[in-house]
Amino acid sequence: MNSSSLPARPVYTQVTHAVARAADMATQAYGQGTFSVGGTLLDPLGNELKAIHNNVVVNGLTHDPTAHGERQLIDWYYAQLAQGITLPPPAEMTIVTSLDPCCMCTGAILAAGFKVVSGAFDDFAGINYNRQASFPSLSPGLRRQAQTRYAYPAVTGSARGFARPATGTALSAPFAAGQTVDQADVALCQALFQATVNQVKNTINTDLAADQLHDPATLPADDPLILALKAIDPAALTYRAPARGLPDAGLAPHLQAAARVDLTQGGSGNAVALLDPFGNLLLCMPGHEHVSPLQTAFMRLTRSYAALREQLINNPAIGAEKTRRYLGHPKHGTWVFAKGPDDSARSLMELGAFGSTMEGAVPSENPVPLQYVVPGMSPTALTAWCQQLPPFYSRCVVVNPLQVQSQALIAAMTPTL
Ligand SMILES: O=c1cc[nH]c(=O)[nH]1
Repeated sequence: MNSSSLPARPVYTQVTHAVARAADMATQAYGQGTFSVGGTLLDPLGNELKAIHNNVVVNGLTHDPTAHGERQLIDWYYAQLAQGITLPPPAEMTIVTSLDPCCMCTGAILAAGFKVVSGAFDDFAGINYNRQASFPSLSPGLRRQAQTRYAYPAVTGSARGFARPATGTALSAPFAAGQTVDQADVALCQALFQATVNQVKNTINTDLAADQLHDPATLPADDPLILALKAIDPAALTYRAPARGLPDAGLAPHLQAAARVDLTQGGSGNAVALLDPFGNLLLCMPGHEHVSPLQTAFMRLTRSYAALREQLINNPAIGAEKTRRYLGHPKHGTWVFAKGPDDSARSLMELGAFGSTMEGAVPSENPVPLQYVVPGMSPTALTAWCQQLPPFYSRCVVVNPLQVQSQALIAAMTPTL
């Protein structure tokens, strides 16, 4: 099958129409009560292959903290390839998004190699938060790549605040017929997002504080919550760190086993574990990168844990109260990477996805929620990089991965990575 066999869809050769389409998807997101962001994926002729909106929130619950429009479009693209559908290479595909991509989506876009056209700016979490297309959050290599892939088309109109000159790379195919955006289209993208973002955050901010959580290891082995957890990872609750946020060498066999699987599934041998505030191992996972560069261990783990909580909350035999009490919000937990971030697009995506998963500031009594065993880059350079991320990540969440304290865990993992 090739792209011409897909069902007939609209064709966009004027960028303002494509931005209007992204705004239309953002409007649908608004109706769903999720972050009002949408986008469309176009082939080199402007054929719409897929339009989608943010799906972080479904029925008032966090459904998938990584379900941003752009990330979903890229996963959709790779899912088509996995089904044998032939599509143009990523370098020829354009994502038109209602809002400037966040760090997670930028990492995904650059890892895959798509082109992007942005409607509204996002001064808090957008990769172009300074509006100058200078991308201070990116390493020199990624910055050069973004400067050839990210377009912020000129916006025409008289209203103050929306008209703007073109910045970023010049628009290329498929927008031969119109390269400026009407201010009404950008105004809709921006107003929809800004007017609703805090309301959406408040909707999902209903989790318990850490001191209200109960230890899942005290539940009987045949409790449905435990069975659901172990159905995802049979090793769940078989390891307990000696103290909150302080994993020791007992975690090594779990990370090593997952890292070995990661290698056979297209990854570089990374793995990630999630510990709860009692120190219990909840889940440990490899990536699935032979399907898509987006399916790293961290991306899979954060999505799996969110899906588990949603499924249990919606299960009348378990429900919201019990789920929230025994399987707390991941901001109370500790994420342990076998290998720490390096300066790749995938690492940017994961740091961004961590920020999206936290949904806001991490509680101060959980000072090191993000840890790694073996460094992927110099710890000083990593901290400096994180301080350059857009304000949401550097000042609100304060993304700052640190190496685990246990020398025994480091010694156990280092020879295997
Ligand atoms: O879907 C979304 C939400 C926020 N930021 C994005 O880039 N996409």
